[in-house]
Amino acid sequence: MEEVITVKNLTKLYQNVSAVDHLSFSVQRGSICGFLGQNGAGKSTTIKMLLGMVKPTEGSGNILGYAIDKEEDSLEIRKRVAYVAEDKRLYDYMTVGQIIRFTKSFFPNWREDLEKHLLQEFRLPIDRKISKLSKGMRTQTALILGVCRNAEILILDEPSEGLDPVNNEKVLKLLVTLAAEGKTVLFSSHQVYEVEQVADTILMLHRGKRIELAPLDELKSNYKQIKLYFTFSPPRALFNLPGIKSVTQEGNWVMLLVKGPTGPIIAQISKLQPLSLEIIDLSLKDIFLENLKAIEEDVALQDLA
Ligand SMILES: Nc1ncnc2c1ncn2[C@@H]1O[C@H](COP(=O)(O)OP(=O)(O)OP(=O)(O)O)[C@@H](O)[C@H]1O
Repeated sequence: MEEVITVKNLTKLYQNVSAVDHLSFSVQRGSICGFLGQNGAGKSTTIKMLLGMVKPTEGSGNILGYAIDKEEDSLEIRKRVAYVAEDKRLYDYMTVGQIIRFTKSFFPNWREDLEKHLLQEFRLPIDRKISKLSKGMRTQTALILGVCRNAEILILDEPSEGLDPVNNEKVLKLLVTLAAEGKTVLFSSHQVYEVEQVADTILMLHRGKRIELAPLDELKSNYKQIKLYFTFSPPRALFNLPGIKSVTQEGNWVMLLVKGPTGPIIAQISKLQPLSLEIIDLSLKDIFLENLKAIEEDVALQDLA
């Protein structure tokens, strides 16, 4: 598989704020990579560094072989990568039709078929000024402008922002169709459920640091929750076992977040003779939230030490 985006130790410091902290990852051609992270995790800063809009403090990266921190390469990257920004900035004084005509004049490979299809799908008012569009309509217009360029790579910062569930579904389908055509998609989103629906690879960020990068299937088979019930309230220290990322206890109930094989953990725990033991599959949302909880618990423990 060909890696079309590669990033090594990418770091951005804004004065004393560490926005992105030694981040390394790669994205394969044709994949849909879902970029997850809480507000302020560093997703947009990472994306802006990829596109040469923000200069990295440290580290390197390349897109289709072009270095992200070289100005001349950056121009090539912007030709080959379609970017839909978080703020969906558009020329407010133009109408939808005008901005489409204006944008397409710069791109010889413009997808007329896709433009027609998306205008029909979104039912956008072609003669309405951008300044008079709703938030969702702005997002739809920005997506049309990005997607119809027919770029090899699409980088979308919250592409479903402001969209209703019906239109959101249309955008998700669009991403899948584009990936099937060989395009590569990197998109950030706070809608974990929608990321789970379409992404094949997940990149999770927390306070600028990578906490996960894995195919979705692998991630889901790697994380399990073990729910236990005891006849007594077991001391938490009994669960300090390798592979257990977090422990939640409510009286005699214990919930463990496990990363990796559950077998060795179950063998150990069985010695404590739990009255019931259940292994539960987790959704991507659970995996994301539980990871964040485990990190916060670690930080709290370190602060106590
Ligand atoms: N130009 C800037 N100057 C100073 N700090 C900045 C600047 N841009 C971003 N930051 C800080 O860097 C951190 C990461 O911000 P970033 O916008 O990359 O996060 P994000 O994951 O995209 O968040 P959100 O999901 O809320 O859009 C935040 O603490 C933010 O305040």
